[in-house]
Amino acid sequence: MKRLTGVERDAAISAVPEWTLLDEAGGQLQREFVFAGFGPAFAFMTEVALAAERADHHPDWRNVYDRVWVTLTTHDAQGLTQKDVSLAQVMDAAYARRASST
Ligand SMILES: C[C@H](O)[C@H](O)[C@H]1CNC2=NC(N)=NC(=O)C2=N1
Repeated sequence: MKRLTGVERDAAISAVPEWTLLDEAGGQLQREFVFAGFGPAFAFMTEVALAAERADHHPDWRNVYDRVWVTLTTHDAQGLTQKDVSLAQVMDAAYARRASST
């Protein structure tokens, strides 16, 4: 898959305004998610893990209690691809479902 750059990248990430774009490593998306506690945080990670496996595209993430920090980039492309943006959208949707249900 081709690395996103320039206007193509800017257009793609406009779909995930909650995420921060870092230029390191050819482009990374980062976001911090905060939950009501460890259980909801881990439930979120479990749901996303299954989606990541289906997509064969996996996050770099860290969890401490009620927080999950996520970095998305595509190792095979040494940068940001549509796969990262798509996984970010999956995470945003999973988070929105939980945030609305708390
Ligand atoms: C062999 C396997 O398909 C590849 O390693 C996939 C798996 N998941 C992946 N996840 C991410 N974030 N980047 C990749 O390049 C990638 N490649």
